[in-house]
Amino acid sequence: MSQQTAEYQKEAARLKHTKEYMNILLTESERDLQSSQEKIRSAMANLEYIDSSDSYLNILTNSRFFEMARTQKEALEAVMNKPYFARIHFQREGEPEEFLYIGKTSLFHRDTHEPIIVDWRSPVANVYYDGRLGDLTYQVRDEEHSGHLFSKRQYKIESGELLDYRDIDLTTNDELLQEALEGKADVRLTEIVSTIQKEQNEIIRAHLRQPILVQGAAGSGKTTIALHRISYFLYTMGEHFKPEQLMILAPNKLFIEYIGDVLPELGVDRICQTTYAEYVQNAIGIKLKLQNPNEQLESIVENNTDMLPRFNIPQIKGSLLYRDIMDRYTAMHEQKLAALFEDVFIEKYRILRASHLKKLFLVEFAYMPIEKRLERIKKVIQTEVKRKTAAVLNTLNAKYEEIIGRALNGIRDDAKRRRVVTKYIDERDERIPKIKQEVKSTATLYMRKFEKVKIKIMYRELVTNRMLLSEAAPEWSLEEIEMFLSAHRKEAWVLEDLAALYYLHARIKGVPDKWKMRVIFIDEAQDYSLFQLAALKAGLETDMFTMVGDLAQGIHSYRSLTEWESVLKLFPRATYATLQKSYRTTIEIMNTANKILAKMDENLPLVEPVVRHGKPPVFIPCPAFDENVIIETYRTIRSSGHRSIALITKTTSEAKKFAAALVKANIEAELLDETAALDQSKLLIVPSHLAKGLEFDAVMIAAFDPPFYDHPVDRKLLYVALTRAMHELYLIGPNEETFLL
Ligand SMILES: Nc1ncnc2c1ncn2[C@@H]1O[C@H](COP(=O)(O)OP(=O)(O)OP(=O)(O)O)[C@@H](O)[C@H]1O
Repeated sequence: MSQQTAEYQKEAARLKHTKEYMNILLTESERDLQSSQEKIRSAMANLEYIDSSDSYLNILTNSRFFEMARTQKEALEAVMNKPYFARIHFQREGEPEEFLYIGKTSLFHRDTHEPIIVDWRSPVANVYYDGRLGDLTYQVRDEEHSGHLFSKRQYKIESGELLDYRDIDLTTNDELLQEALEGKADVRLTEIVSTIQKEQNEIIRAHLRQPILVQGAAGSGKTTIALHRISYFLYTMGEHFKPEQLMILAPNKLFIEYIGDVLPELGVDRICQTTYAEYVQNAIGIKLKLQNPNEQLESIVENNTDMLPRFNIPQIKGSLLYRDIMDRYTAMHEQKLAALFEDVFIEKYRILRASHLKKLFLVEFAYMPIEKRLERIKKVIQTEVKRKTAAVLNTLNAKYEEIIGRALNGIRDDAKRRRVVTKYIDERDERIPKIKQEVKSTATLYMRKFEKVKIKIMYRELVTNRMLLSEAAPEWSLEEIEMFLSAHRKEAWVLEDLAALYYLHARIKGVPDKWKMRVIFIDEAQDYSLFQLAALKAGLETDMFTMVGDLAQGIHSYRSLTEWESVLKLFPRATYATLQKSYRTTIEIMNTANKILAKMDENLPLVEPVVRHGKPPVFIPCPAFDENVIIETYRTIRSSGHRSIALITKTTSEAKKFAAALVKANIEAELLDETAALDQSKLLIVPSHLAKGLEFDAVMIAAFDPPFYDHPVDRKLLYVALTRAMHELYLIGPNEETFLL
């Protein structure tokens, strides 16, 4: 766009005007920040005087101002360099035409209340993502509004300067997207607010109070969308949910680091970002030394066998049958406790019947976790004791009054009368204070026999005790029970135990408030077992889950999901959506990856790459591992200007071996493990299972012995590896069959 045109000048002026206004606000918020800080300081100084309530109030009010000013300042600073990225020329029905500028946060003119920038998450901005030009409708709080969209325009603004703008329709939309995809070269995920596609937008904005499950091809933007949905969620539902109540579950720490920068850029902070294992251990307050969950995968991969035993313990532990077993075990525990209820007495007066308490425990309070029910029952007893104590004491006092009175009047003999009366008085004076003392601890003493359990011990008992196990798992044969017991003879904890531990904890103790997240986002959902999801849903008592995944990348299928139907059954309210387009890879790379996809048993449709061509994948023959071949390829890639470059291996042991050899040859290489930092100046070496979710400009896949075998796990590992590349792909191995081609 020529910078001389009148239209360009107009846009440049508009940007200048926006920035000037933002600067005024920025100066103001800086001033507010300073003044509230000073006020807090002086109020603090006054705190020592006797009546400080005014000072407290002062501090409170000013800290609120301080927070507001700070939020405003930070928001302004964050978008100063790029206040908006698009504009719509729009007319709401019955209203004048307007030009709305869309950016990452909104900005209104304080006096006129005119929008200067409209937030990308606002209802009207949906028109930008969703609407073709012309007449259209859009939703505002479930109400349909109509309007007319005249044009959409996108801006290229860098460091606060307008570089270019472009009016968009369907064809230019593709161009813009392509530019965005070509330009990207970072090892980290970035926000894509300006190029979100229609089908992605639908998922980001889908019913926020309902679960959604997305099957999306590799590179279709699942992770990106999940993060944008979080941002949209907080924007739209921020009144009802605090960020702390939202949780995103990622497959590993490396991945959390990978997504780490995007959330703040999307205006989201303080949300809980964690892994399933870490979350569960925090929520139930148990630290476990877990066996590396990838060990089993590695052994399948290295031994060229994906023959799973018929009685496959990891799979069983992830099934809803295992949940049923935990339910039965909980019920056994519940019955054991129920049998302990006895009548409650104050001295010899019965104030509560065992049957009543038992009914509270088993029926009325059944909706609560078991130990919470016991706490409530203790309260019931306390209340009842309090209520009945006076009555008991009154009855006793009256009784003594009566017998003493009878003695006084009825016994003629002076000495005898005195003796009897004194005896009754003494008895009363001893008995009544004793009761008063006793009632203070009636409830506590009564509850003493209902011991609190330790979940870890309780679970361990189940998996090692033949009798308990037979009772809780009647569907297992004797042989199966023995297999299960023998697998647990040695105390070792695996990822698959966590769902059961969490579930038991939830049913017996309840999830503590701090860990009771209300909205859950799960990436790589295909790596979860059904029980993992069911346990979370039960423990958190919510179904507000956003789950995104890809069955074609389900490399943990020996212990996790292989289809989505069961998940949809578990979440009956869920919307199901699919994403078929890949935004990451070039057509050439995707064509190769699609060949592997076509071999899979899942019958997933082939992935459609967005129209972006690149260099075809290169096969480099190499009979056995030779660092020189890798180094040479690496140097060629580097010299062509690519920034993030990875060497992906089939197994961890190979990754280690290659890394050692390359480092020895003075190559700046880094072996990625779960805790590594992604440094794109180095050659990143990563085993395929860990590469899941990540992406790189260029990828070399090296495999020698073992090659990738034509069986389910290997096909998926290879598919994952192939789909990590954005621009270039190199296959290094003895022959093409090594890569199933
Ligand atoms: N609408 C879009 N505009 C620009 N870039 C996009 C868009 N959608 C996705 N991308 C880019 O495509 C790449 C893949 O996205 P993402 O990692 O979210 O996909 P994914 O479905 O989670 O992939 P995988 O299943 O392989 O983990 C990222 O670089 C992302 O920035």
